[in-house]
Amino acid sequence: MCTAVTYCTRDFYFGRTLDYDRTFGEEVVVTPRKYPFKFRCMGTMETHYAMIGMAHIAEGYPLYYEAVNEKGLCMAGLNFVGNADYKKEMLDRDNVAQFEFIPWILGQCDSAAQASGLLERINLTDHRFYSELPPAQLHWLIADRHGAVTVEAVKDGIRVYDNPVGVLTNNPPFEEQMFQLNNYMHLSPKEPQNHFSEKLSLRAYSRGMGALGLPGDLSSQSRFVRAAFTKMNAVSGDSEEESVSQFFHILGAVQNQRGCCQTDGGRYEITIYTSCCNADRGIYYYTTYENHQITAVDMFRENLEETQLARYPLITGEQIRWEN
Ligand SMILES: C[C@H](CCC(=O)NCCS(=O)(=O)O)[C@H]1CC[C@H]2[C@@H]3[C@H](O)C[C@@H]4C[C@H](O)CC[C@]4(C)[C@H]3C[C@H](O)[C@]12C
Repeated sequence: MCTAVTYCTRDFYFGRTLDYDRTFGEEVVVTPRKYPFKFRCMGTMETHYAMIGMAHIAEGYPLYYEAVNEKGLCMAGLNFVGNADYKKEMLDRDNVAQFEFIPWILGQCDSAAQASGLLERINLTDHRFYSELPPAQLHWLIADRHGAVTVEAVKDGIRVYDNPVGVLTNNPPFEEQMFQLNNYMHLSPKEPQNHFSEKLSLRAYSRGMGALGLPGDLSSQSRFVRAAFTKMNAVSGDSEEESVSQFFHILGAVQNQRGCCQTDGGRYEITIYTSCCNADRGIYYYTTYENHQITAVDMFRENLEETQLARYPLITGEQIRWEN
């Protein structure tokens, strides 16, 4: 399970939880403007916008899970197993392999609106990065401070949905996830009133009862509703520290604790990492399952006119500050 959210205070923030039962060996990667992105069908992008995000590097190529570019455009891929459908190459289309999608969009678009334009002629192909690496079955959240869209490549073709809530999880398809919010429109951060019956003297005996019924389990649909409720009602100051702190609290609502979600072979799905990008300042913050201290990498501290990737291995051990 994974959850991606957007959050806007003075700056625009974007991030995700990456929930899985194993890692692919990811690290924080800055791709500078002159790193040559070689596409399977679209030639080589010799210069492009710089980007920072989480990626697995294979044969020197950054396979991004999520990233933000220097213009503040953000994009994340989340599991969409059983629904994602990639095609063979098509004539008159921009044929982009699933693993090239993030560089393709972030390399050349400065806004979600511009990305939507490119999506009109895209075909996501089923090329493998190498033969033992099948394409990840994903759908994507693309966002900037003005709005967000969800992109789903399904049997019928590419679907692009306006995403007014700025949240994405996994299955079912996005339209169904959104529809489910109708079932929760009575939830509120305020104390509830008795609408049940005037003949009964019901009372709110605890704080937080306005959101009674908010689903608490780890299923994708439940995390969607919980992340949406938390994000839409989140209040924070607008300084960098207050915003980043609040962002991690929003994603704190959908963390996966080891032991609560068992997968095949007796393994457990956990929140391997949680990320938060300040899209305006090109800063990538993260925590890991065992490292609650926020670690940061600033894209603009790198030489972005370079051709080489800058790589930052994750700091994964718990950092405890002793007070005595
Ligand atoms: C497993 C990750 C998604 C996590 C997620 O959504 N979990 C939900 C679990 S569930 O369905 O709800 O059960 C996805 C997100 C990005 C994916 C990676 C990126 O797409 C980059 C490459 C793409 C290659 O084709 C496959 C390896 C890979 C390195 C992918 C491995 C894996 O599929 C990742 C890491």
